[in-house]
Amino acid sequence: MEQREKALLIGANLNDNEDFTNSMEELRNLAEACDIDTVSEVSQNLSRINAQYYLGKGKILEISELAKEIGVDLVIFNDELSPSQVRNLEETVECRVIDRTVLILDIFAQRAKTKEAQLQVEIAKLQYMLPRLIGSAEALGRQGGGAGLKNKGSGEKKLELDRRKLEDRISALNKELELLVSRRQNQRKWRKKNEIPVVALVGYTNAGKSTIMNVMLDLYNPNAEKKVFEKDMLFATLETSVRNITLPDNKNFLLTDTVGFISKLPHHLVKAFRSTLEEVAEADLLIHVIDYSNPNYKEQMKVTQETLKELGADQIPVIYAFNKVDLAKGYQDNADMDSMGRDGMDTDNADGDNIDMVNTLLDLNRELSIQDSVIISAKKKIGMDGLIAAIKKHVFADYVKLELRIPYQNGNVVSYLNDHASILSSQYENDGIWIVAECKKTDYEKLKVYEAAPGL
Ligand SMILES: Nc1nc2c(ncn2[C@@H]2O[C@H](COP(=O)(O)OP(=O)(O)OP(=O)(O)O)[C@@H](O)[C@H]2O)c(=O)[nH]1
Ligand SMILES: [Mg+2]
Repeated sequence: MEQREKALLIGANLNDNEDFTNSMEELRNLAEACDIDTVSEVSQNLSRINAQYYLGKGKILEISELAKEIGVDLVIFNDELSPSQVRNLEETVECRVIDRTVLILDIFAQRAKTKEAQLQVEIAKLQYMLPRLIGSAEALGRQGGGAGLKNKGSGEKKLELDRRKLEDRISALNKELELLVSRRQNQRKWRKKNEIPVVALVGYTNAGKSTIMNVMLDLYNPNAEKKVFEKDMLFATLETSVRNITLPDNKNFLLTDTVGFISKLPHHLVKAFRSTLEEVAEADLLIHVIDYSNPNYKEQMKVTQETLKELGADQIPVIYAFNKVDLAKGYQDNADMDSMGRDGMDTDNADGDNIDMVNTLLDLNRELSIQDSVIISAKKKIGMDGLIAAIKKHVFADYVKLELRIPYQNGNVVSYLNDHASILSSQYENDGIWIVAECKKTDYEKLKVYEAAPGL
């Protein structure tokens, strides 16, 4: 087996930030996801980041000693470092210095499977590197012509060359990406034209978005379409997947699974993934999935809300899905809940055992100033009916109920209805088939010539 690298983690706790411990634990998980072992951690309370050394110089000297003593391969900082900070730190600590952004970029690079995700990650990486070429430039400058010379030193020339090469590569990759993106945009346009509502799963990484997608497929589309990848790790999903969900009453919507968010998500990455995340900004409804068993869930909700804002998706209606309730403190796996879960047939708050949950939900709504929320366990299939009901309330609100009389020779209209509407009843009469159905407004416009009792 390959030997794993050993690292020392460094954090700055700014103004007693209550999220600090969690954020360091997350850094450890990010390192772990890159096959790096954390040997030790050092942090310092500060009121602001030191512009030259991230922490105070004295602390960095201590870190340098410690790094030698325990023999680490690299030192990892919990925030994105400026190019000059990296340079100063590497000189002082005398070992490899990386930051949180590099870890996230590396994980994305490892996990990217589709061409589009790969291009996006590579662009983000190159953009991160571009300003950081300066460090090597100075070293090269020193070697080359030396400082103060009028003519450019060979080092400086080489730097310019390197930089231009990078810039060229970035623009070539961007062109390639645009091509792929325009293909997907066409698909989206088609969907828009067909007015199929789009519901997007969003939320912090590892909250359970992909699991919810798979449960929905299990319930409503058992053999038709491919499942998505779900796993207990950071950034399991890096590409957007869209699946059609057709409910038993024939109403259908598209469900989109997306990349998870994380605190301090590198800006370049958000920018590079903008095209993937456009799907989110164009959704009709968002399901904000929350890992309710994580003690830090409120902070994670905030991060998600901020990221949505950055993506211009903060005006879209949201259903909050508090997931992993089976792991949450105080949850009791009582028999009723379990049986509800197995067949997915739970009804909204139908029995006394649910009263606690309802109260919890009301408390959450009040505390977080939110309205639409559900408590679920995707893994145990608890509360999925409540989630579906909430989705239906939002996306099918403008459905129209109508009664139609369709002459027998218009069989094509009946099959159109079968595909596009939810049929509540049908009766065969002398003058045709009488159908009571619910359909989209756009379909109503097409169908109203057959209306038997207008204004039903
Ligand atoms: N106990 C429990 N585990 C769950 C539940 N929902 C999801 N999980 C687990 O949580 C882990 C992460 O689930 P995913 O669905 O991959 O999470 P995600 O939000 O898609 O994560 P990213 O793709 O990384 O953003 C998996 O191991 C799931 O089995 C739940 O309701 N209860
Ligand atoms: Mg996922």
